[in-house]
Amino acid sequence: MGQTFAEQILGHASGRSDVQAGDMVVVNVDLVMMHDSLSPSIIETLHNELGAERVWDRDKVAVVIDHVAPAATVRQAEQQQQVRRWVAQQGISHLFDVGRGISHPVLIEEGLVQPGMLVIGSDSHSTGYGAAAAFGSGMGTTDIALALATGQTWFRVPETVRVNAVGNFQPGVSVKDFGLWAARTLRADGATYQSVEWHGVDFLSWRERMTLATLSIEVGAKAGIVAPTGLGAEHPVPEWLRVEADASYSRVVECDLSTLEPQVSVPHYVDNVVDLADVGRVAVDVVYLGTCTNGHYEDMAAAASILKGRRLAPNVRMIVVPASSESLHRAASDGTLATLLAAGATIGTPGCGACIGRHMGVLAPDEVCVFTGNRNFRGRMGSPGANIYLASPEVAAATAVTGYITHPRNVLDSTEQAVFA
Ligand SMILES: CC(C)[C@H](C(=O)O)[C@@H](O)C(=O)O
Ligand code: SF4
Repeated sequence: MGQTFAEQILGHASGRSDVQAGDMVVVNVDLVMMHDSLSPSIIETLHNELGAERVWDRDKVAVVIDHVAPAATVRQAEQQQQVRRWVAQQGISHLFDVGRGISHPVLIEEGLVQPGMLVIGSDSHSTGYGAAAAFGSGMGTTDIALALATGQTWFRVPETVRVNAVGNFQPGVSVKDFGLWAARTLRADGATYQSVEWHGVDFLSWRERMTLATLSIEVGAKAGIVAPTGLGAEHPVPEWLRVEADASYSRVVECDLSTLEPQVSVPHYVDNVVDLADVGRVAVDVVYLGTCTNGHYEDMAAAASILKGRRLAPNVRMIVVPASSESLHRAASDGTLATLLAAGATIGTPGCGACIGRHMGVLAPDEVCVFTGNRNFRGRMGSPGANIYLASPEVAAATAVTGYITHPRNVLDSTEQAVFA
């Protein structure tokens, strides 16, 4: 019988070629990611509870300071200082410090994550490594510490939900709308402890694929793997990783991208998704473009294509936090950043920004935010009284121009305001 991507990758990592969903496997991990938010407790567990002196392989550990970067409090600054000292003491090869960006895109940019790898991270959005066709999974402090000590972890091989796309997007509609459509269709528990396989998006860059891979955890998935076709020479696909026609899936859903309308996730649950046309007139205070889901170069460029020659509506703040320094650099080099700044947006240090409400743009009670991220839970970005709507970068930019949640088409079709084009 054919295997899913999850079965192939966990089979490869366990040295058994024949694994099927439901099997228990002990696997060798290719990379362990840890970030500033959980590193202090992971280090403590590794040394004081497990009694390990050193990490098992200093070349297979990546430490990223991304969640509150730069530090916003003295306590965070001290913790980050301790993490840096620990990295030096352990001789760990890969430290990505303040400003380099969010761990998920950064480790792919650095070439550390490649198709077919098994990567675990101290972060639920570690499913994002599936953008490069790796099995990425988030784990808690103890599991990460155990993997650091031994280089191994264990899984029950997950079943797989297959999401197929056919066709291509209409103008103003993009991969975020597809991802939100999947959350709407599968619901928040629709893939609990399963792997989601995404097919039919070969025309997307790996950064665009990360939108789907990171949203996979929002339907409960253990991993979210985008089919590796079309990844390009930087991401060679091992010959054993392939789409097997007779693989067995727990569910298959299909989306016709050519008829997809912009999707919006309304407060306070990610799977509370409606067509933009059904949102009504929602006035917005803050437009926030960033995160591992939609803070990449492509996302800034998509927003810039709508903001070009236009200005933010009065009383709207637009905060852009690039997902990585590489995305920021590209946006700075080709005029994307200049367009965003000319429109009135401001730019933050690459990293997680206000995504978890710790710094760089937290929301006040009653504020309404259109957010390109992946979670709109009550209190996620600051005050529990704020309302967060998840949408694409295109919808975010169109909203920034009009001041209320807007279909990108309505701004693109109008010459109003586009006087400096
Ligand atoms: C802080 C971190 C552990 C958390 C996660 O696990 O995902 C964060 O990245 C998030 O997006 O909520
Ligand atoms: S950008 Fe947001 S969702 Fe992504 S890892 Fe950071 S806090 Fe988590």
